[in-house]
Amino acid sequence: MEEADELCRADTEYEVAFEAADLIYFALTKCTAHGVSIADIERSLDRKAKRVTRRAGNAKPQWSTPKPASAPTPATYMPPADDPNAPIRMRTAVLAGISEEERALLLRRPVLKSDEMIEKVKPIVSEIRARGDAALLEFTAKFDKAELLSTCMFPPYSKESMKISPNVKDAIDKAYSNIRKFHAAQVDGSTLKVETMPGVVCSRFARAISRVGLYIPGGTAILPSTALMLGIPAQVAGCKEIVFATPPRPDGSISPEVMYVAHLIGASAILKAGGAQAVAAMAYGTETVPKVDKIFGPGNQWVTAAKMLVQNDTDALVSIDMPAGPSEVLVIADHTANSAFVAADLLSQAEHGIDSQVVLVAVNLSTEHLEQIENEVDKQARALSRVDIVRQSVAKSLIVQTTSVEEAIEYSNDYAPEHLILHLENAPDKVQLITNAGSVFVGPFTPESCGDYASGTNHTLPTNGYARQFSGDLS
Ligand SMILES: NC(=O)c1ccc[n+]([C@@H]2O[C@H](COP(=O)([O-])OP(=O)(O)OC[C@H]3O[C@@H](n4cnc5c(N)ncnc54)[C@H](O)[C@@H]3O)[C@@H](O)[C@H]2O)c1
Ligand SMILES: N[C@H](CO)Cc1c[nH]c[nH+]1
Repeated sequence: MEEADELCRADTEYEVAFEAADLIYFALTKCTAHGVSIADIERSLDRKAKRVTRRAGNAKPQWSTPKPASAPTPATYMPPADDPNAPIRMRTAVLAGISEEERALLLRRPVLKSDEMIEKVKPIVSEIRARGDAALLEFTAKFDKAELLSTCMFPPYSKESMKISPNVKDAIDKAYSNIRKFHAAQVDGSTLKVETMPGVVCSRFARAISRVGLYIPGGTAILPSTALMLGIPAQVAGCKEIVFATPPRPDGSISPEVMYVAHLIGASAILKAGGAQAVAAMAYGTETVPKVDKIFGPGNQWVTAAKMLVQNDTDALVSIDMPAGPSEVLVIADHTANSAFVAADLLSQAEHGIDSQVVLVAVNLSTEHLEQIENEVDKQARALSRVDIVRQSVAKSLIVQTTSVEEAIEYSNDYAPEHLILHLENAPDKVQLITNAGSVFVGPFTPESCGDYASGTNHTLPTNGYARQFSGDLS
């Protein structure tokens, strides 16, 4: 019965074949046990085919019990994430008719609990506070496999350390120019003055934070793009000290691309450390690491938990931008959506890390259209060098089927994605309905990757639903 139930829930060619095979296997086992042959089954089929009237379609009593409100969302078959031959696909859920509890589950991200992570980073942060540079060098040797003699580099940075090809230099220069243009336009140098009652004049004006620490992730990929996204706003605002922190490579060096960006930004120090130890060193300062007033930047769970921990310690007197964790994207697609574009947008974030989640909210998509998108995800994922990461993040990802654009947008506003992409008819008209999202990409020709690198908007954005509370506060 379990197998029959799974076959009923299957809704793609792969699943139906998989579940039907199981069901047929168990059915034949039952037949063999009772001496029933294939010929007996054929005779029964024949008799049914010759019937003029059919049994009414209503189910027998044991199958007609109403579904309890708390029943779990029908889960589709999920291929094991470590099987290289299994299709690379997301789970599917149908929004209509599910309970509030089920809906709430569909809005949750696949990350570890923050209180557990904070407990894990506490000993690292305490060691840095107590033993400064010595602890920093030990953690860097342990977690990044780099044996360093010193923690920081200070300007002038050598030409050798920032040697990059002309193509890469051009690309970074173009990105720098676009991002700078967009961020410089946001500087409001004016002073607001309001006379609240005769003779009482109140004014409001902005000053840059003096010392900022910018965390540039470097665990599984180097991110000069994040160095630009954090560095340019600090430079434009006029911060006096700009400290970069990023994990070193095993030979102790920092990638030349990040070094080149540090030079463009005018970084006053580069801390060669990652994770919780880098955050703690910038929060408290060490013998050689400058203490900062505010820490910005995304990172993995170690980085995010350490940021949350130090901001609550009044001894550190440091604040943070926001919890910017594993990258995520939500794509809303209707009948006008190009399947290849939708798949590329989903994969652009799925490839960031195994904790990333990507969500496709399908608006009345036909079975064929949905299948086309799923096939594109599978095909494009296999062409990626980070396919093993994608396999795991896609397995944690979701297709949510909805019946109207309004229902889709309501779900998206509740999910509050870091990136939202509208592959919708008249997409620009729908933007006014969006209340919670870090960055919105409108229509088929605004791929998310452009925002990641070079269009001008910032990519350090609130994840995990924090778009309800934070804007992409660097832009
Ligand atoms: N939200 C955004 O705006 C945004 C932007 C870029 C990247 N990201 C996210 O940033 C993350 C980058 O993660 P990453 O891991 O590649 O780089 P990372 O630099 O954030 O983390 C690497 C560091 O983690 C620490 N670490 C790893 N395993 C550890 C362990 N077991 N114990 C203690 N410390 C440990 C190490 O010190 C290492 O240096 C990804 O999740 C990516 O999605 C988010
Ligand atoms: N998509 C990430 C979070 O917004 C940022 C990034 C940088 N480089 C590539 N991607």
